[in-house]
Amino acid sequence: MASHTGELTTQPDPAVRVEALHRSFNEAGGVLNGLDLEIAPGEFVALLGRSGSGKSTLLRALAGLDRGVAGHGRIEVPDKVSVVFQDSRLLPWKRLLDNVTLGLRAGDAAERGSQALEEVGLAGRERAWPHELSGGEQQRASLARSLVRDPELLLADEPFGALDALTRIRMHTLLRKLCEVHQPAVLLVTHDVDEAIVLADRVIVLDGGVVRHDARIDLGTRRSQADPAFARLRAELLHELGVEDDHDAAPRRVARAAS
Ligand SMILES: Nc1ncnc2c1ncn2[C@@H]1O[C@H](COP(=O)(O)OP(=O)(O)OP(=O)(O)O)[C@@H](O)[C@H]1O
Repeated sequence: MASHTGELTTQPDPAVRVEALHRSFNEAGGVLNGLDLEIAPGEFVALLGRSGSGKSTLLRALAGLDRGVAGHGRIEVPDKVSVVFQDSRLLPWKRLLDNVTLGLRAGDAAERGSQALEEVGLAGRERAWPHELSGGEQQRASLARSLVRDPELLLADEPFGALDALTRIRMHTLLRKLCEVHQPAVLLVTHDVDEAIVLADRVIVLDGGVVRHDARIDLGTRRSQADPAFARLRAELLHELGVEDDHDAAPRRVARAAS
């Protein structure tokens, strides 16, 4: 386990441990204000919060991508961490297989890269250029690039935010399948409450620079938005985010008009 406070420790459990984390970008105040968080190995956690609440700041801190940002606190993450962003960040001058295996030094890198492409439904596209892929295909390639490293922790910052609704649903199915196979701990930043409920084992809400709400999702594997428990959880989370749920307002109006 690597510690971004400078030390290296060996601690198999939990996968992520954050203690009293502070981060600030200016004198005006902190973005993260003493945040504590643990994520178990293989646990899928969705991170919600209002715009500007510090979700990406937390994710970047866990990824070790915030050197130079003022702050203190303790972060422990596994050695193998992969990050997926909203844009695929494929290098346009490299073919798909070279993008997926970039930086992999193993002798069987090409074989593993092809296998990862197959897993995300891009079998046979090894020699394609990134610009030849659709947005959804590029995000699948980006998932293949992270999974080929067999991460113990997958950090995803709105990975499906730029995709159309149908492609998002397909990507949800794919990500769930990949997580079942590879079992990384996952921290998924999303604005989409339904996406959080569909995918995660647990949802946390960031507010005021700390975890303000922490809810386990016990809806089984087949999650339907039609399930009343799904709707209750959605309303609870939207309330935490300061938004009232009018999801079934229209049917209620119809029912009242008919009575
Ligand atoms: N590099 C930076 N320099 C200065 N301020 C920053 C920087 N990165 C983030 N901030 C500020 O920190 C706060 C939290 O930003 P962050 O991107 O973590 O929020 P977020 O919850 O991910 O927001 P969103 O949901 O809108 O993406 C914001 O007020 C933002 O302006």
